Amino acid sequence: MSAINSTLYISHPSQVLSGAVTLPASKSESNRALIIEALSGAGSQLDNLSEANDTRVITRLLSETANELNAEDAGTVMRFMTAYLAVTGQQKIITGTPRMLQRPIGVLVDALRELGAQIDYLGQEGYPPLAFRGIDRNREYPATLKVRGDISSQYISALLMVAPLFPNGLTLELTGKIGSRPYIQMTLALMKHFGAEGHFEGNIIHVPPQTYQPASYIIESDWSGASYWYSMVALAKDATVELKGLRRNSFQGDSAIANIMLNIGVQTTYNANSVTLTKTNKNEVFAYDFSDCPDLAQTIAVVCAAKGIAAEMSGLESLRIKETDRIAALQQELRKMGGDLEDIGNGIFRVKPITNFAAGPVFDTYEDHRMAMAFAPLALVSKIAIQEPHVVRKSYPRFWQDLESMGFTLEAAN
Ligand SMILES: O=C(O)C1=C[C@@H](OP(=O)(O)O)[C@@H](O)[C@H](O)C1
Ligand SMILES: C=C(OP(=O)(O)O)C(=O)O
Repeated sequence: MSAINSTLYISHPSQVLSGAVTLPASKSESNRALIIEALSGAGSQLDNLSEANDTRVITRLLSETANELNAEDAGTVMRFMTAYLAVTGQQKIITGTPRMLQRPIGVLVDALRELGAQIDYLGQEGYPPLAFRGIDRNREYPATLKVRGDISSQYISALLMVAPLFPNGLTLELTGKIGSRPYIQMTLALMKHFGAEGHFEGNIIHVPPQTYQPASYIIESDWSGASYWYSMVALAKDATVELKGLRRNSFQGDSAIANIMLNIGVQTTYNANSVTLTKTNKNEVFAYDFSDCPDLAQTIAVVCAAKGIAAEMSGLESLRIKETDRIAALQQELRKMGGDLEDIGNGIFRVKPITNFAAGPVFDTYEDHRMAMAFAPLALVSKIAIQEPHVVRKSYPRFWQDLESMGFTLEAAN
């Protein structure tokens, strides 16, 4: 199986899962390690870099000689490269897919301009594509830079990684609600690993001037990718699945999936360098704030609908500006099976449980890897189809092969 622009029909004859999966490495960790390595100017030993397209793209762009760089649909690449190009004083253009040109970047550009970078918008103000025209290194910059924390943490991570290079370092004051906080902490943890320490207290982050030191680092497997396996275990008749390369003390906020899934009927056992998932009892209701782990929201919405759990989900504000408007996409696709994500006000959504599965649903994926992977586990409940299955390449290119190895039947049709 593998055809671009196809429909993938998926079923699982026994509905029993047993075996081990080697997950892809985290693209978030990989892309930070690669930017820090490039800023350090010295070769670090990075092991288990992700095969995700987002990591392939940043690897390519960091050594690209052409004037125009294409970040494709990778948010981290667009945001991290923007800070990198600005601070290294390069004269380049960065662009992306049509969707990327709708994902805001003004908060980051404003901050970099205050730091002396000359950046022009080539299209709509506040959005890519961007043109970099160098940096005024002698410019005095504010002792404290105010940065909104409620749109994307990637702006903050991007600024933090370049912060040690400034003569006085950087102090960021985060304003508004801080979303995706564990990703900021991951950035600081990796910076520290490579010899540059920052301090995060309340809403203030201070990074003194420092020099990155080369170091070796083994990228952890991707907990966001693990979440789909948790869903599959929750929906299977019986299951024992080992996920390799995951750590109990992870830098990834999406490791919260282990606790969340206790509500949905999945038990996690931590081994030396893997976790084993087995089935346990589920709760009938639960509520969770996804502000720290927005990438898990689709996984949870779909599995709860399928398991008849009326979960209350909050902290989903950032979902509308990701690879697609994920709220609208979830509502549209859940309705195909008699489910829904109901807006009950104040940013809270309730999953409407599915009572009778509509037969043979065909799910659209909106150029969003997480739509494909969040709905795929439903193949354990009924035969389903996923449109444009190649979207998984953004973070988990071997996803469909891994499903096949776990007994799923996949048939591609054009
Ligand atoms: O820094 C990162 O690696 C990421 C941060 C999050 O984005 P936001 O900060 O925009 O929520 C997350 O959704 C994305 O997949 C990866
Ligand atoms: C939102 C995501 O990625 P990014 O913002 O880096 O494109 C994601 O992987 O779910």
